[in-house]
Amino acid sequence: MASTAPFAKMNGIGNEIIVADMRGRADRVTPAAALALNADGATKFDQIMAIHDARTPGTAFFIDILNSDGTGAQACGNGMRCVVQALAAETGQKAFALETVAGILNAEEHADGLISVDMGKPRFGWQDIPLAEEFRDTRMIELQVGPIDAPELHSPSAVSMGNPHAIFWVDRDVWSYELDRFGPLLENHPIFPERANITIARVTSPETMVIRTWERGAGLTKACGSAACAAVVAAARTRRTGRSVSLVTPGGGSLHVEWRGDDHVILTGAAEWEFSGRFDPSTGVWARDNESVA
Ligand SMILES: N[C@@H](CCC[C@H](N)C(=O)O)C(=O)O
Repeated sequence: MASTAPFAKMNGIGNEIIVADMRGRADRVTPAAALALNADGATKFDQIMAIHDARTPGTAFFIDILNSDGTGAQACGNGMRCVVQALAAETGQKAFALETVAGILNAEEHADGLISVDMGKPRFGWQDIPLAEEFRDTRMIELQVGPIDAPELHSPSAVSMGNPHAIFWVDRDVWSYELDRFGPLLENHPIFPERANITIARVTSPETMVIRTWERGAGLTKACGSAACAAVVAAARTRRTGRSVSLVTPGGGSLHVEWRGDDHVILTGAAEWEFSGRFDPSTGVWARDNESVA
């Protein structure tokens, strides 16, 4: 049995996150451990954010991201806020440069407790998202769900925020769509060779939007930060909104996204600590603090 590592169960406006402290050790959280933690109601999560020692000078830590199905992810905006809150509480420092497989992100905790993460620059090229076939204009790609002459959902925008996203624009209440049924089909559609996060978005004004997301590797979630960023960028690109938008997410929380003039996308929102414990990164066996790991 590997030695145990500390973790914190947290959430980013309802997005269920485990922040695992893997600093000072060479092993990784295994897919088997992720599946075991997700199978337990107390530690059920959408993403694990595993904090490792820095790999690159100028960065504080390397963050490995796992979805609840044990697969890796390149970006997780809500999880990054949880990481920043945990590190700020531990160190008193407010700003961090954190590396992921997708690159280096800067993040900071503000005086009001909200946390902003610079999610980097969006990418729109079909090979960057990636899509399986050439689309010269990814503001609207050919993809639909439902009858050919009366599709339920159609013509999504596609965006990479480091991870792949498709955003379907709807006029009705986002809760009136069977995203639990369409989500898995769309996530695994052959047009997305690396699968995709699937969002339905209803623009309610040039500064406001409501979204629901089926996350790649995690399913329906109460919030998805990178999807919020992808939705705002895609909405601004298609002239549905401006570049500074507040979003309501399924958990009832709100996020703010600004697509700055320098092309960087800034995600701002809250993060919340729930409880702490220790776990075995190879098996997922865990215990709360003050209990012993079996
Ligand atoms: N919840 C996240 C996104 C997590 C990654 C996603 N499921 C993927 O596989 O790309 C967020 O807040 O961004």
